Amino acid sequence: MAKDPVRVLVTGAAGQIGYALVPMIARGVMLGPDQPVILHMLDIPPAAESLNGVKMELIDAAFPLLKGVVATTDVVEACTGVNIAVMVGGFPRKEGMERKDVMSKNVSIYKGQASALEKYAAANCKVLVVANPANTNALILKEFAPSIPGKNITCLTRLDHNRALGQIAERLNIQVSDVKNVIIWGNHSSTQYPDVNHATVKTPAGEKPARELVADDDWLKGEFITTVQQRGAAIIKARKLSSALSAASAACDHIRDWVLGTPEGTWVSMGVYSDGSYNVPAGLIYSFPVTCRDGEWTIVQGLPIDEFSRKKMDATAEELTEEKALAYSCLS
Ligand SMILES: NC(=O)C1=CN([C@@H]2O[C@H](COP(=O)(O)OP(=O)(O)OC[C@H]3O[C@@H](n4cnc5c(N)ncnc54)[C@H](O)[C@@H]3O)[C@@H](O)[C@H]2O)C=CC1
Ligand SMILES: O=C([O-])CC(=O)C(=O)O
Repeated sequence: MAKDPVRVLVTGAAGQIGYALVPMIARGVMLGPDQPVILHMLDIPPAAESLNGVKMELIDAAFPLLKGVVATTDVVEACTGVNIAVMVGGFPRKEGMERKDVMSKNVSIYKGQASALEKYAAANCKVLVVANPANTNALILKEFAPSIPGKNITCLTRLDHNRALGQIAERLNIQVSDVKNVIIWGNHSSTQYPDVNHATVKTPAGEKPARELVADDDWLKGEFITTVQQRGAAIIKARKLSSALSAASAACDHIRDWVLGTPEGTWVSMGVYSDGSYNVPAGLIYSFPVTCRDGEWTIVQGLPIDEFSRKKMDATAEELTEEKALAYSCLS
């Protein structure tokens, strides 16, 4: 029997990530090849004409899974009945800026849209915040939408996770699909901690620790970490625009694994509210290793944390605590 369509909201849909993301959703990349979707696309009035152009192209692409398109500048219409909300709307940083430099413009958007989601989205709507500063926008959304279960509000660090997989694969000259279980801890910012201590690589002789195969601790503790931390800035420098296709792809990975589950033996990184696991201050939206099953994420427990990792995990938590205070000062 055909499945009922799932309503997926993309805010900022006329922007560059939106333009890469909506065709992926309509093709089944996010929710699977047998899951019909209805796309809800929100943008602001100055982008209305462009948003309508995206709608025209979606019609022209004749996607078999796409059962409807709502393109609107009305936040209530956009949020009504949505099962999944991918929050991309906001302003991207430009060369030379840190992601928190767009804080004052973006957090107020998230405060406002929290209420609309709370009132009009489907019960149990899953929310993914992509717009920067992603963790803090998600935190604000969570705090101003108290009736949405905290577990349903997440932010995107899967792009960083995928970047870390990509760097290991490039270094070892192997397929990225043979690398797994890197971790991004903390903030989607330059203080994030990409951790390979538990990552493994599939080899003809079985799974081996990535650290052992790379066999270069200086690189793993130095250039590897800074490359992943700074990758967003490197893309902006090269493209004069921030990452879009990789961000859209990572957003699909995040939702797909959350809804359909992570493969056995594999974890992924998601920005989720901290319950105090790994001594991360409770209540922050912090990136952890998670497994997903039956539409729920669970933080992977019990991983040994060495002193090097501890310091980096604490530093990024501290930045998130500061960002939270800054966000509230922007809102007042
Ligand atoms: N978490 C992550 O891994 C990543 C996050 N980002 C962030 O994603 C966001 C979007 O990036 P791009 O698509 O490149 O930017 P963009 O500027 O191309 O598109 C953003 C869109 O949001 C719209 N918008 C602004 N205010 C809005 C509101 N109140 N409601 C609905 N829409 C609104 C704009 O009109 C624009 O169409 C930025 O904040 C960027 O920094 C980008 C890459 C990766
Ligand atoms: O770096 C930026 O501003 C855009 C972004 O979040 C990323 O590419 O990771």
